[in-house]
Amino acid sequence: MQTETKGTTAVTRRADRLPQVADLPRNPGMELDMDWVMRAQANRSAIERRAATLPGRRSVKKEYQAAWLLKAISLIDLTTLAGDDTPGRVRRLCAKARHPVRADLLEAMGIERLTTAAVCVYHEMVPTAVDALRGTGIPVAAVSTGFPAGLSPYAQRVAEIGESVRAGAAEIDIVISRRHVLTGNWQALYDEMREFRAACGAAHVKAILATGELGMLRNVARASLVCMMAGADFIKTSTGKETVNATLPVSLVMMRAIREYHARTGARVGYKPAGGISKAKDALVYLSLLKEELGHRWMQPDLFRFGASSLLGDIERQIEHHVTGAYSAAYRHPIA
Ligand SMILES: O=C[C@H](O)COP(=O)(O)O
Repeated sequence: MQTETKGTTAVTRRADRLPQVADLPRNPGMELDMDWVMRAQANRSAIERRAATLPGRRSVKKEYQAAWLLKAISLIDLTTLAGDDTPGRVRRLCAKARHPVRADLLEAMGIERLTTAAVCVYHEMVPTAVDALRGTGIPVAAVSTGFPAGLSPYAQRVAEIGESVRAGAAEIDIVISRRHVLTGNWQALYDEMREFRAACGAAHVKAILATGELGMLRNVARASLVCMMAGADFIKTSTGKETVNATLPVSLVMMRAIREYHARTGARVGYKPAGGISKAKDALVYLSLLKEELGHRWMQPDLFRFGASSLLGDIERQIEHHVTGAYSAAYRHPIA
């Protein structure tokens, strides 16, 4: 007998019709507004106090958690970014992106189709991923511009974007030059981002700020604004290679910058926390924060992604627990 875990229909049954990045109108950007940039502040203690309220409270009712976890899967950029990546590993990753949850679990929850939002790889692995995902509608994202440090020759960084787009990447995750932020050279950051965006052509561009290397939350707020002004379609916390990657305080600052940018320009920019997010319960906390700060519209793959290499495994374990374990009885939804 087929059953449904509470809330799954509304959240994920339409997974194949969820808005994708390709549907998102490009962020046109704007002139660099230095007054706006310099006004951006972030009160660390207030931000940290607010962020600290999240993990302690139950952000999602237990009966809806399975649905939220399925939602989280539909928002993952399933990632492998390791020096020992091989075509075989990338093909296995793509197979997982196509079928992220065991068929019997999906069936038990009444879900027809579920995939991750995208697969994220290094340039060399783009053709393999494109081939493995052909016909699925799952886009390939390539990390670019001398990932992760962003310190290779400038012309080479720009050229790398074009190479990845030609190889079939529909999304490009660029890394910014941290030194432009650390030296307050906002014009240089704006110009760099503008050129990276132009090199992406029709591909959507995510700007990785590497927030763990930016020193102050105020720098995170300012760098977020400058990248959005220069046309970033997404802003992303980290490469996953910094000592400190995605955190809740940084996420709060970046989400509020996105909200402010939307209020002022009407353009919706996406948000991608990345690096070190590996537990299902962390994913729920991030989604709650997203809903509270940016609202339901942002809880779709065209405006939110988790950059994660190992989150999916834990989510799958939790879903299995929900479907086959004690919780299913609590829903009074017998599992056949
Ligand atoms: O962009 C994605 C990150 O590199 C993934 O980081 P992670 O391996 O810590 O999940």
